[in-house]
Amino acid sequence: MMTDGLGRRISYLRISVTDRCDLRCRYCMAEKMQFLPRNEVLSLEEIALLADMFVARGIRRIRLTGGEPLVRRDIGDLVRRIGRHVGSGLDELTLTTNGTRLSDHADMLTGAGVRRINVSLDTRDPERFAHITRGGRIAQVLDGLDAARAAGLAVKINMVALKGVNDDEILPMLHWCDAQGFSLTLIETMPLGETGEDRTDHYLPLTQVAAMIDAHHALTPLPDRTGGPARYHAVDGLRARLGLITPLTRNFCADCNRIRMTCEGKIFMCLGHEDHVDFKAALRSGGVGAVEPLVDRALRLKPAAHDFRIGTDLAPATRRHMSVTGG
Ligand SMILES: Nc1nc2c(ncn2[C@@H]2O[C@H](COP(=O)(O)OP(=O)(O)OP(=O)(O)O)[C@@H](O)[C@H]2O)c(=O)[nH]1
Ligand SMILES: C[S@@+](CC[C@H](N)C(=O)[O-])C[C@H]1O[C@@H](n2cnc3c(N)ncnc32)[C@H](O)[C@@H]1O
Ligand code: SF4
Ligand code: SF4
Repeated sequence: MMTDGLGRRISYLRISVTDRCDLRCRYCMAEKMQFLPRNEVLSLEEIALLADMFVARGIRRIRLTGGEPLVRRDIGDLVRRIGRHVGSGLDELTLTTNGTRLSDHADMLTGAGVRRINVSLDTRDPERFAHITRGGRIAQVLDGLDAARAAGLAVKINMVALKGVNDDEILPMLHWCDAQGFSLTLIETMPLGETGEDRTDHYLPLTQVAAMIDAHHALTPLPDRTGGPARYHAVDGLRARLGLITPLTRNFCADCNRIRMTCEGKIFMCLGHEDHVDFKAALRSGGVGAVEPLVDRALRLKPAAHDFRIGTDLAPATRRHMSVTGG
């Protein structure tokens, strides 16, 4: 079992399997991104070995993310490999995806033991989707969602709430999710990495959004926890649950159980801090045995909380984009 310096039990590992993506969401990435050269990126076997080590150390949930996890070649091999732990070491293997390639992978995911996925969709309007993602085609995501349903995957839609961009779509999105049998999680935009845009312009506190929804459908907090940061609510008159991820208006750091591994083998102990431990050199020179002592060093680095601020002149909390650590 892993415990950090503040006594928080670490049981959830998020693995960013690639820093690449086929979209360029305006709140996440800059238009022109420089991605890692391939030799800097861990092989699937190296990622799997580190995942095995973390499961042996007490990780109970793994979420694969990115960049876009489904653009990594042979991703199916990795999902199947880590999926072997589901039901023994792991309670759950999940994935967060933009959905563009889900049609090709939904059956593979269920076959590998994945039961639920999170799909990011900030708008249902094709032109707005193309604008937010800088060129994405929404039809691919909608096809992917159909494939996920057909494969029996439970789907949660992630929507970053953005003032003046998609705030008029929040209630319609909730109704649509309800009709589709999905749940919806709203997310406050976080200041990570320069994107070429000012996030303050579009920051929308979810306290305001929850009050707006509550005026139409009373919200009742639920005790449900998934291991992630969302706080869930029952929505009067609808089956869909509503999750709220509020790093800025109500942070959830005191209960944090999460660590993150990037595709180049860096372990970040907090989404909002630069401190990390690099496993790659040790892994490549001495195998997993050489990495074990570094885990303890990493655990001591975990901060009490992030120090994200929005609406100030300060630069983003980290220069790293969300896509590097996978959210
Ligand atoms: N500040 C902060 N944000 C997080 C953390 N974990 C996830 N998020 C954010 O939550 C959003 C949704 O993340 P997902 O990948 O869908 O995962 P999740 O909602 O934690 O997953 P489940 O609750 O297991 O469904 C993303 O914008 C993440 O950046 C965290 O530890 N701290
Ligand atoms: C970085 S993406 C990686 C996985 C996949 N490409 C996707 O979009 O689902 C994971 C989640 O982070 C969210 N995200 C990205 N940048 C963000 C930011 N600056 N603030 C809040 N959430 C962000 C995305 O909307 C997505 O739901
Ligand atoms: S949010 Fe996901 S889909 Fe959008 S640019 Fe970032 S990594 Fe790509
Ligand atoms: S911001 Fe850092 S400490 Fe807070 S919940 Fe996220 S990872 Fe944990």
